[in-house]
Amino acid sequence: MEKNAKIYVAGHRGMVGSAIVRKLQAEGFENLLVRTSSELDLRNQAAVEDFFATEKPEYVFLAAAKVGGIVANNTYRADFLYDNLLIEANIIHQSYRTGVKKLLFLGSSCIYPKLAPQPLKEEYLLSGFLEQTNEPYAIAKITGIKLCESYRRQYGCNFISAMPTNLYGPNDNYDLQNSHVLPALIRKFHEAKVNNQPAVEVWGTGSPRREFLHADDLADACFFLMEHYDDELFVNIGTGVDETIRELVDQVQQVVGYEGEVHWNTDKPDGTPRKLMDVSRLHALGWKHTTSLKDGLELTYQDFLANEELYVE
Ligand SMILES: NC(=O)C1=CN([C@@H]2O[C@H](COP(=O)(O)OP(=O)(O)OC[C@H]3O[C@@H](n4cnc5c(N)ncnc54)[C@H](OP(=O)(O)O)[C@@H]3O)[C@@H](O)[C@H]2O)C=CC1
Ligand SMILES: C[C@H]1O[C@H](OP(=O)(O)OP(=O)(O)OC[C@H]2O[C@@H](n3cnc4c(=O)[nH]c(N)nc43)[C@H](O)[C@@H]2O)[C@@H](O)[C@@H](O)C1=O
Repeated sequence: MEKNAKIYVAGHRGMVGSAIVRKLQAEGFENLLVRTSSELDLRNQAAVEDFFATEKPEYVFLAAAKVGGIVANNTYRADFLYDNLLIEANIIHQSYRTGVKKLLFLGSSCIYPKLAPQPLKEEYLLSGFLEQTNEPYAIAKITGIKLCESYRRQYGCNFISAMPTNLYGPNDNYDLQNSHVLPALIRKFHEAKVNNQPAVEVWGTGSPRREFLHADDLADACFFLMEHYDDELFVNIGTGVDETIRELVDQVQQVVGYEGEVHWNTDKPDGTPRKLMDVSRLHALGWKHTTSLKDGLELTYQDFLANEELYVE
């Protein structure tokens, strides 16, 4: 990307989009194009057509999406499918029509079959049944991959896709019902500590395994792929290391300094038993994460403390 290139970061107020903006600014890119969802609803085909025709971005990072944790995915199934299909289709189609030089689409590790062999290799896509709690979201994300692949094959567009593992970091969603596990645990343990609560409720059995990547590492990987990767096959982005939810609970409890009890609510879903990314392709390309989960948790708790008023309504 040329330093003065016009770069559209879709979803710039979100956790990933804001990390991508920080990364681009740190690299000296200043011609960034951003819109909030109230300024531009990406589900609106005519509005997206008008925006691309008027602004003519040269590069696009597609980090806008309807996103949430296991309960949000399972509850708002129609919204996760409808919103994500429209956002992807509108941006990818208008990027083709207006001659965008390169686009990066972000999927998710939930695109893989629920019981796929571990670690998850890119070629396992569409080799089995999906996890039920997030099937609509996963179908939308798989469609995004196929849109990039198809516009590349039919029209020669340089559209690439990356599949991040579970993410965390600044500007995460801390809503207790709709967030992902890591921000939920930070908030629950912090509030329990401050309010001297004797116990905290966490969900499921604690046995599922998850892999966690800091959003700044993800943004760095996205920038790396934009600069160095032009192939059709999507690329996994992760650390290649996972742990049980029970282990994560212990770690967050320690970082926050909460000494009460933990109660497991097994009426809540566990979701996929394991989704560890095979990151050998990404490593072979020359990129590796730098933030350990231990350091990332400390950083994220400090960020939560500094921005609690913003994060918690
Ligand atoms: N969080 C995670 O653990 C993971 C995330 N990903 C992927 O990374 C990407 C970004 O996720 P993340 O940053 O966590 O999500 P966030 O919820 O933090 O941010 C999503 C952003 O998308 C924008 N958006 C949502 N709907 C619309 C709409 N209809 N029109 C315009 N903008 C819209 C929002 O804009 P506004 O703020 O202006 O309303 C918001 O800032 C997504 O594609 C997600 O699937 C992949 C794997 C894991
Ligand atoms: C990124 C990824 O994120 C989602 O998949 P998920 O990884 O299953 O999501 P999660 O982070 O919400 O939960 C992980 C595990 O943690 C357990 N858990 C314990 N206690 C809490 C808790 O308090 N909140 C939450 N949310 N989970 C909890 C929970 O029961 C589960 O076993 C999908 O959106 C999917 O589409 C996707 O792409």
